[in-house]
Amino acid sequence: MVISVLDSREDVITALCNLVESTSNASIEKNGIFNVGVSGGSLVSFLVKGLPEIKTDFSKWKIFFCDERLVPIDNPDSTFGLYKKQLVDTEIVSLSADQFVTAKQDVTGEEAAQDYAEKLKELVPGNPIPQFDLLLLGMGPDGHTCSLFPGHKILEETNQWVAYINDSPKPPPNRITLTYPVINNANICVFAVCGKDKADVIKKIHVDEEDFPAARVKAVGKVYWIMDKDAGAHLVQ
Ligand SMILES: O=C(O)[C@H](O)[C@@H](O)[C@H](O)[C@H](O)COP(=O)(O)O
Repeated sequence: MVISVLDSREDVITALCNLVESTSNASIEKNGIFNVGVSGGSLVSFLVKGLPEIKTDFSKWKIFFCDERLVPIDNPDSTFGLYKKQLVDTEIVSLSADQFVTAKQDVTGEEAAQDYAEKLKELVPGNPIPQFDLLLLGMGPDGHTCSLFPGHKILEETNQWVAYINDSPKPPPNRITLTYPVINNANICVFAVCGKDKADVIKKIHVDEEDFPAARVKAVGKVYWIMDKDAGAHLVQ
């Protein structure tokens, strides 16, 4: 695990996108493609701000969602909708909407989870569990990541690659999410965390070693925690 506590949100964005650049170029050189999972929340704004600065062949990117809210794409709660509006439609980087892999719309939550799992099986090489080159994660003040919330039964899921929940404590309630079998099979996982509201749970995870959904994230390669000094307040002397 690599923990970086940086001065500012801008420094977090720079460090995050430098890591995205190096990982994407290594994956493209090795496999001719970069399979990356992205999260919602503030990570969207970090990537919208930082991706235009990186040197990579975006045409070789295949972008998946670590979790997605089950709302129409034009709903402001849609993570894909946010990426499409702020990154694709603005053409600030050369990404097309069809490089994003999303779940079927207008189906039940279980069907959306099943559909997305089938797309992972088809598109992401695995052993047999799909192995992402990189997963980009956020963390809530309660220590959740993706749509894996404290105390939820899907934290114990060991078979399904994608789970449906209808009781997310963070609205909206209906979501699908990658589960730990897939998350922890990724080559690299990166958390990007900013803000004072994350400082207490960061301490509980990294100092007190308490169990939280974000703390359960492993990777075949490395897990990086990139945070600003507000979030890392209890880590720096
Ligand atoms: O779609 C979502 O809600 C996210 O995937 C979620 O897991 C997010 O990453 C955390 O809630 C942190 O969000 P913030 O960085 O905005 O606090």
